[in-house]
Amino acid sequence: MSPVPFLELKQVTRQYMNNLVSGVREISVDISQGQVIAVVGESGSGKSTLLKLIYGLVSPQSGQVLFKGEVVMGPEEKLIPGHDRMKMVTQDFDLNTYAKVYDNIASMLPNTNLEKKRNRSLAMMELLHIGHLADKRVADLSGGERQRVAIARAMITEPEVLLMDEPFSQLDTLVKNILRADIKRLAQETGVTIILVSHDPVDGLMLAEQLIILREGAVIETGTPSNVYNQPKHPYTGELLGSANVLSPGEATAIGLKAKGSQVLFYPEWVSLNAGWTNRSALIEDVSFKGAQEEVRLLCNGTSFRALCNDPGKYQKGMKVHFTVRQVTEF
Ligand SMILES: Nc1ncnc2c1ncn2[C@@H]1O[C@H](COP(=O)(O)OP(=O)(O)OP(=O)(O)O)[C@@H](O)[C@H]1O
Repeated sequence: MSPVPFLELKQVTRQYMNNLVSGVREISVDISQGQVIAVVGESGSGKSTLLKLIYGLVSPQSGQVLFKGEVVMGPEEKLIPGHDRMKMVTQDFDLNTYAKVYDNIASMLPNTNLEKKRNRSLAMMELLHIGHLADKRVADLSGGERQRVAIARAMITEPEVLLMDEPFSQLDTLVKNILRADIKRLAQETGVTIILVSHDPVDGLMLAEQLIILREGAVIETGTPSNVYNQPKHPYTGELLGSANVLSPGEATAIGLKAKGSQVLFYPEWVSLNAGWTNRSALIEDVSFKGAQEEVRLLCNGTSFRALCNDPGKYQKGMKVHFTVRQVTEF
């Protein structure tokens, strides 16, 4: 007999109106224990709905969500909606803003053993680097600090699954990078399964062991970040994750690529400029500075595409360059 999957969605549909692009439809995915899973998709693709279905805040109209083989109960079947072995951190954090950080976290534990309650609360604050904020009121914290308090408050009850809705949406890049690393460490140190949703694909690529790509309420693909990125099964995935060039067969042929399928995809970093012998040349239409790299927009026989260049300053608008495309994916 095969083992029972940790978390399983079987053909789950939840639509809010008789409108095909609201909610999610026929979602089937398996989630393994102890992993970080990122659900990535544009605004309105159904990410929050998917989290709510897993947690039991909304019920599927058809299909099933199974946690360790048992159906997750919906809000109609539970006095306090939400699965007992899961916790969800939403974008509004759900904190008592006038209480101290320590009290927000410790209040989640019973008073049966006060010493244990104190020790566990302090340890959890240390794990999330907020020990020094224990006596501050939540109202006086920054967005990043509040996010950490919300995670600590959820984690103190030792859930098996931590669901996070856009955990980085209100943070600047520096704070975001530190919190990303901390979330990864949290999963490794505690063994909790983390499912987070983000509209920023970089979060998923950097953090997750499994990516789930949602589009218009449907899962279009899932897999490890490197597999999904390097061998996308859908052109949309390449556009979402890496601003891929997606060309029609005619456009591909115009720049010297062989096209057998109906679409040809290649990432800007798969294009090499002036490297090795090639008879293909293109006109540089524009150059955008990106820090360590520059994005170069090229035009060849009427087809426009983008390349990444690792030597900022080397190319200027109006120059002609030779190019090669190292790799393509066809659909
Ligand atoms: N309670 C609701 N009633 C009606 N429509 C809803 C409801 N909740 C979500 N929707 C619709 O379902 C679709 C998916 O919404 P959802 O919030 O799950 O997407 P999302 O990917 O999380 O979006 P965002 O990134 O903007 O938060 C949207 O078109 C949304 O308007």
